[in-house]
Amino acid sequence: MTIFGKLMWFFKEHKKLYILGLSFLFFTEVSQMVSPALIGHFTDVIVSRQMTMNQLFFYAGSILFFAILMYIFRYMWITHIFQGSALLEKTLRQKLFDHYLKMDTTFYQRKRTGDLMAHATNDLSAVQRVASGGVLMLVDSVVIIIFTVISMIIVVDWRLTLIGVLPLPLLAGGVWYLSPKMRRAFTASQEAFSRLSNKSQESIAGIKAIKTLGQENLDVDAFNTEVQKTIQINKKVAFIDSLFGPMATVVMTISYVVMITYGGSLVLSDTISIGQLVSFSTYLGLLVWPMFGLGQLFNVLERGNASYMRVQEILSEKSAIIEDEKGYEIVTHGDIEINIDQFEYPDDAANVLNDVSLKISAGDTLGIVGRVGSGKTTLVKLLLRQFDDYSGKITFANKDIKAYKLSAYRKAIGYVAQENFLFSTTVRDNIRFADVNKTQAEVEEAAKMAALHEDIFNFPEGYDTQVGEHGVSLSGGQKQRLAIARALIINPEILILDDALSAVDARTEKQILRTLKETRQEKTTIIVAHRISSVISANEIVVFDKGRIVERGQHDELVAQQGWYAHMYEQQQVAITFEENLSGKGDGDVGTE
Ligand SMILES: Nc1ncnc2c1ncn2[C@@H]1O[C@H](COP(=O)(O)OP(=O)(O)OP(=O)(O)O)[C@@H](O)[C@H]1O
Repeated sequence: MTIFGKLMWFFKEHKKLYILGLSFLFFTEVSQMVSPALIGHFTDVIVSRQMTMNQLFFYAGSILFFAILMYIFRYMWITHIFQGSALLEKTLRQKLFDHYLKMDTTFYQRKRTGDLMAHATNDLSAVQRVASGGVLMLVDSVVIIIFTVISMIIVVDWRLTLIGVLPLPLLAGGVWYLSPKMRRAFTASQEAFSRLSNKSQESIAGIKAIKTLGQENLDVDAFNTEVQKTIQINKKVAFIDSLFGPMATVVMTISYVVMITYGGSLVLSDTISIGQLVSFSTYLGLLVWPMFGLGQLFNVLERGNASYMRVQEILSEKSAIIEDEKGYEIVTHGDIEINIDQFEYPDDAANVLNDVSLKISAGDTLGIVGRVGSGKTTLVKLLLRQFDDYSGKITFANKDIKAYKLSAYRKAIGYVAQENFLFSTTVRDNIRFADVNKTQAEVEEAAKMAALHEDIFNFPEGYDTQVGEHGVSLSGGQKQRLAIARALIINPEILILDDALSAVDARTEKQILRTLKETRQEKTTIIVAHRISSVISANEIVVFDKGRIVERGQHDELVAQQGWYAHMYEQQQVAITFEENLSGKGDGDVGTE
């Protein structure tokens, strides 16, 4: 199916706009056809040397009048087409953006950011060009050709017309030959652009690592290699692209040669007048743009088609997380029960979680500890519904978490990771990101709970300080506390801190944990940590090893078990005592409160 066929749903949706546009095109062409005929008559009258002043003004006035009329109609036709293409771009852009937001984590693991950006920029522009320039070139060219050829036959001579337009199929043949080459070159160019975007994106994101490891020169070399490859590929695109224009010129020149020789002989044999030959020449001139148009058209269509296919491919991908449209809208207060028999990541067949059974009563705090890579974060991801494909069941307030509407369920959770993304806006708006209606007092309250208020006070513009990519640099601990404030401000039913205190010092950690205990007595809190001090006062602590719970109980019970937990606790105590002796402070005490 051609790209126009693929976009038919859109043209049908906006048929009024296009019908109106086509009507303007019809009137444009009618007005355009009159002038060459008038010029022909005018020439004949001049040649006969019987021109009166009145006739002169009549011809000049009429030609001017039809030219103005044609410009008005053409303006209306073009604005309608461009309005349509802007609508198409908007529709596709919204669809793609909505789709990106709906997709699950594995989608973003599989796709490169540069590719996703290229779909949203280059590809959408190429499709938009089909609905603007493409439609314009096709309809305009075809209609002009039909109107011009008919006018040539009526006003001049059918034989001259037939011979004059005979070279034109040569153009179609040339375009047919070049188009597949153009498509292949353009696809390669898009891929090269994606690779270049990915390289730039990775270098910018990893600039600190590149600098600290002294790899600037190597990275510049790698970038230059990509640039060179992209230039080579784009040169090929430009080479094929530039063949289209001259080809149209050559074909038109052949038509003019035919017109001069055959048309001249018709004038000499008195079959047509000089005026008619002049009209014919003007009509032939009108065919130059449609020939160029058609030459360019295939090019635009090829690009548009390749881009549309790529966008459709992305849009057709289904998220592994399916929103239950009829799911529960309100998340109530209740216990969490986790019974996972088995879970493995979609792209990795090794089992990550096995036989994980847990019950967290409403208002309790669960601590999760364990070796690196033992499955702690994976369990959190299942709770957050980033993956739905596990055997077993997780319930919240006695309902399967998959039975809630995703948006409602996620609103009930405040999640803070070890590394958190800050948006390029003020501290205030970052804290109230989940609910922009929160007041300054509420923002401050959340910041105080996260032990961040004093830090913000010392920022250059307090809560108005810009953070994120274009703002001040926050320390790792400040970022973590800002993310904690962002989660606390919505007072979530479930708060999950996933190694979210790793960058704050022991005294601040203690302060935050105390506040959480005081303010979240009715709400559930899950703390994943490497530091035992973070989970010490939890109602239950579980120890993960190779995706299984290997120890569970309260702090004292676990210490008494003399297993991995007790061993870690001892080690961390020794480290803290050592640090205290070095600094002469007593902040690091991790004793139970
Ligand atoms: N998206 C993923 N796809 C495939 N495998 C993954 C993915 N995320 C994690 N894993 C693997 O799952 C296992 C458990 O990882 P997980 O992040 O849950 O560990 P963790 O206990 O939270 O570790 P850490 O303490 O380092 O945060 C690891 O072997 C990890 O390599």
